[in-house]
Amino acid sequence: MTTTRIKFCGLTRSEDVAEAVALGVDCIGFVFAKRSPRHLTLDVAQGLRDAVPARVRLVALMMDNPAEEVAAIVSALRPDVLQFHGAEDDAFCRGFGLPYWKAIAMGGDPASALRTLGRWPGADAFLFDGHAAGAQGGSGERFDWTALPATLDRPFWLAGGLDAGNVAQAIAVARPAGVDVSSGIETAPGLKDHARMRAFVDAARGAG
Ligand SMILES: O=C(O)c1ccccc1N[C@@H]1O[C@H](COP(=O)(O)O)[C@@H](O)[C@H]1O
Repeated sequence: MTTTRIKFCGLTRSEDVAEAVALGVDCIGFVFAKRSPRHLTLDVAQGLRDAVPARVRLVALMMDNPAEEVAAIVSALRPDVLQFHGAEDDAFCRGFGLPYWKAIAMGGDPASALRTLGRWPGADAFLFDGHAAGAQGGSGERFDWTALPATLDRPFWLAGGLDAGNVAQAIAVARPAGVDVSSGIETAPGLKDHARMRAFVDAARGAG
């Protein structure tokens, strides 16, 4: 059985990073999207970064950030992966010497969203999220998981409205390489709830 990887995104507090690490999640995401309530300054992110061990991949989430800002974050924070949620093209995403994941907004018209995947030949993986194109992620919106293709030439992450109550079904339907959650493990944007974090990990691990 393949184990589905788990990413917790939008962490803003050291106690939440410590709990995510203790739970053994595979990836932790820091948000640098300017308009997000989970947005971190580089100073705060650097403080949190020290608590992330090498076995946990640190993902830096961008949304149309200028190239010089992405470069400064890469240089100071040393993330393992960049995750792009805006209108960034393949050349931009490749430009920082790191693997990248491209987020695809599946909330409006999933079929036309899937037709765009060829625009990012350099992406290591795709991240299918539940919001509509042009809208901000981290909004807890689900999409129709059955709209995803049975096979894809790259791994993909499933995101958007996941929580402990639906993640097992999501894994069973979509068979993603990993699941990514933010609001489903929170009490308020950026404030993670440790019981919800544990319940999510238990449910995802129980599913495979
Ligand atoms: O988390 C945010 O605030 C955010 C802002 C801008 C783009 C993406 C964002 N989050 C990503 O969206 C997924 C799904 O979130 P949710 O579980 O539906 O709340 C999240 O895992 C982040 O990768």
